[in-house]
Amino acid sequence: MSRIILASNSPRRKEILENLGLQFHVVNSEINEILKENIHPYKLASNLALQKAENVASNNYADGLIVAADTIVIRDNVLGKPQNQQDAYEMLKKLSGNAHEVVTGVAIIDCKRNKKITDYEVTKVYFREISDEEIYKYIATGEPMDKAGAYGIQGKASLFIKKIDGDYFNVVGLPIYKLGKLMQEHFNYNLL
Ligand SMILES: Cc1cn([C@H]2C[C@H](O)[C@@H](COP(=O)(O)OP(=O)(O)OP(=O)(O)O)O2)c(=O)[nH]c1=O
Repeated sequence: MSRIILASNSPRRKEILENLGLQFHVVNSEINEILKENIHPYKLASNLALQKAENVASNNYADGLIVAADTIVIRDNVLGKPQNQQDAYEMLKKLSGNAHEVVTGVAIIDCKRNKKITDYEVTKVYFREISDEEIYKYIATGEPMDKAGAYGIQGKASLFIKKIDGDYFNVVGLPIYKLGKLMQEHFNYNLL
């Protein structure tokens, strides 16, 4: 069986895969994430995931099956990770009282066969209205700073989220249902 390599620095993605009881390696991907505005955001997330997978694949993992992902938030425009606290404030202000989409692009590369697959998953997330006071308090926890859209559904931002429509794990950074399906259909690899 091929070796699974998670091309990611995200502790959340690692944890989601670990929940399956899988054996896998983690290798950091080093790409410069540029959120281009001139391509469709779904395509952008898939492209960024592919860049991460390709970056790790260039290390010559003979029989590696490389998995990478990229998560962005879409509310009018694309929201990545906040650059600073002011940026986080503006993102959370935009999300307050509104619905938005969380898109995670996924890429898988089978190094042996040089086969590459990309896909994405979309989850709709509904925020209640959040007061400025709550936004400042939330930013002060430090939770928003390493997360797309400046929030973590799995953390304190759970207090702001009324409901979601779609895969919860997709919001946290890895659409595990979609990944399992792609692995089975394209690489004959059963994650169970
Ligand atoms: C919306 C949302 C995002 N996130 C996280 C998932 C991703 O880790 C991060 C988006 O940044 P990404 O660039 O997708 O990932 P990353 O830089 O953390 O890790 P790597 O590129 O090495 O794989 O935001 C949450 O943890 N919870 C949430 O609710």
